[in-house]
Amino acid sequence: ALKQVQELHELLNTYNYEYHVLDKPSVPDSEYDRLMQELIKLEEQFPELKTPDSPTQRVGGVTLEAFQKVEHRTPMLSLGNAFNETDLRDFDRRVRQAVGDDVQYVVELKIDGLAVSLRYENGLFVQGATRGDGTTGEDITENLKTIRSIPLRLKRELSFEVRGEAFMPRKSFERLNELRLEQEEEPFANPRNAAAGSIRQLDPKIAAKRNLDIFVYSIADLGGIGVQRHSEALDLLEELGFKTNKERRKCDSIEEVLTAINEIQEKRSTLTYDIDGIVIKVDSLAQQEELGFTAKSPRWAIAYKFPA
Ligand SMILES: COc1nc2nc(N)nc(N)c2nc1C
Repeated sequence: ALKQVQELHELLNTYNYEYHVLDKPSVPDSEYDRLMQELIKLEEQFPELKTPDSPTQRVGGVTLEAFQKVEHRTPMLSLGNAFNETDLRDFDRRVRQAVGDDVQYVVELKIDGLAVSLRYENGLFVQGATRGDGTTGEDITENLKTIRSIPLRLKRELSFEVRGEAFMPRKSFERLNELRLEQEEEPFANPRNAAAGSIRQLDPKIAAKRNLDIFVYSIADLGGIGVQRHSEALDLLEELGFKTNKERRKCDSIEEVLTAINEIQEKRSTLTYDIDGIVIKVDSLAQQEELGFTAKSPRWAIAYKFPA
């Protein structure tokens, strides 16, 4: 039975990954559901084979009284803002003054959701938290487990913290508000509020119905992992089964950053989720180290905010 359970984990995790991360399912939902039912039956027969990372454990049981507090091992920072080309050129000048002219940037979408932290121990997802005040957040592990694009177990037994933006796709937001209006409930003002309200539900069964998603954007403590560049860390996260945002670009100058920003603004209305800006980061981790942080933000990154 253990062998059957392990094979079912393997299959269900792969099919889940293809559907929710790659958006390219290789089997029909009916096949996925059949295998899930098989695993549920086996776990009922052999309870000792039911593990926290089992695909059957994504939607937790209990409704919480309140959220526990979580101290972030690495503070969750905020980003300095840029509102126009001059601010961006000033950022670039400060960076080059500190680390020299041989600088590459990574340009990423700033998803309009809420920042969360996912902690993994030996490859197992063990705890998830909101940003809170940057030092202390709320334990929303059970709700994050309901987000299908979050792997419950990694392909490698790594222990680290991953940061990302939880969000609600626009279509899900519109569907949810239709439902709420039908039930004479207050509709959410925007997908960001809907995501925040959903991820902080005390009942994971409600969170599970809200079709939340996530894009991960950094590994908090890169210590033991031998990558030299932020772009490599994102590639590693992809290899490990996480969902990263495909719209990222590498730029060799602020001119290329400005071009990338224009291209992204052009396609903004075609995205299936809301963004509220663009994040520009120095790609070299050694240069990030040299630049360091202000009291609350990295000197090696900036958020270009779209006019509201
Ligand atoms: C390095 O710190 C950050 N990086 C980020 N990257 C993206 N793409 N989006 C964010 N919202 C974000 N936020 C922070 C604090």
